[in-house]
Amino acid sequence: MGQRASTGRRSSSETDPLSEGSDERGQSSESGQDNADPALVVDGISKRFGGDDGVLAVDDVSFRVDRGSVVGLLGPNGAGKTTLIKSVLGMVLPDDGSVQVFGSDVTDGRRTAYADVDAMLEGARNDYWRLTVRENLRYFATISGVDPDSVADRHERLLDRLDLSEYADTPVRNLSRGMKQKVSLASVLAGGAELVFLDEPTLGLDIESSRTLRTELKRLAREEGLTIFVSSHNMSVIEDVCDRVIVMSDGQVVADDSVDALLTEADRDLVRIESSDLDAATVQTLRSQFEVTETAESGQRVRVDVRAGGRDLYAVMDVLREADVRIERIETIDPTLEDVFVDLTGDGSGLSADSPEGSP
Ligand SMILES: Nc1ncnc2c1ncn2[C@@H]1O[C@H](COP(=O)(O)OP(=O)(O)OP(=O)(O)O)[C@@H](O)[C@H]1O
Repeated sequence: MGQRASTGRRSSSETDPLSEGSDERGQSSESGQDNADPALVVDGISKRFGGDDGVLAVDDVSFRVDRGSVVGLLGPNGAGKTTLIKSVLGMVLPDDGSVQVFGSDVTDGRRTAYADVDAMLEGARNDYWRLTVRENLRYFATISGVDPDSVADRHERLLDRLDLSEYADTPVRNLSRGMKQKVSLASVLAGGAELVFLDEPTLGLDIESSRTLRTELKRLAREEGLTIFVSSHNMSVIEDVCDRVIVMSDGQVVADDSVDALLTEADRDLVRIESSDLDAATVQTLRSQFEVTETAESGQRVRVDVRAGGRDLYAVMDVLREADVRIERIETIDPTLEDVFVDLTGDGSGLSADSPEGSP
């Protein structure tokens, strides 16, 4: 990736997703949109690189994205995320399948279908570093077909919400990497797109900037109906921002559900027990009867994580009682989105759960 995909045109009188209290979203537009149409329908997309013996990067992928929703795309390295997004954006020609954006099939006319779509692919590389922050916003509004003077107020609000006002007249090249990332997002939103694709939107941001950006993304979706499709290796971003998560592995969708549903389904009855009385023999007895996923020692205390739900938990207690183990602490361990991801894909390469912002 590395390009900024601005695929359409828009007149300044069309829906403005950043206007205060806008309630126009979803109305029929000159592009023939109907507010009953989902923002995006992907049906049976496949893409193979390198001929018949090549790589099937995307394998019969289908999903839909409702207007105003925030959908996350997760997957290990090489799962096909980039190829899928590029196929949806018309930057890669899929071998099979169809893509509809706000009801328009992209093969019927790219200009119409992508009129209200924009994308931030690899963040900061999109911006014009010699231009100031404000000039970038004006430039990207212009290439989206919007008179920048007509949206100047909106640009000011956007700069304000992303804590960029102070730097509005600073050339982008003088800004930190994190600030550049925020300018990229502001540029993507400057033309008033209604569906945006964001690849690693918080990459390079410090914790506070990441929080500002996440808050703004959620606000844009909730209050202004912006539809957001976000790909990130950062689990906490996905968990925080997204209503729904699509997980890809080996070119296929292996899960498509809300974060809560994925976590509930993944509940693995994991129990953590801590005691100073736990000796190697007792741990071995537990291992012989149950799945012990982890053991650790801290001073005198030994900790074991045992998979034991329902009746199994009573059986674990019986083992401990017979060994005269006095339990000092016991708790259930809820799965994290990272656990779900690894369970689904068998691969941890596509995540950076608790890493600082900026680590891919
Ligand atoms: N232009 C190309 N030519 C040949 N193979 C490609 C091309 N683009 C991607 N691939 C292959 O397609 C598969 C999917 O790659 P893709 O970049 O879509 O995955 P990804 O999920 O975005 O990975 P990452 O998280 O590492 O960016 C990989 O095996 C990759 O090597």
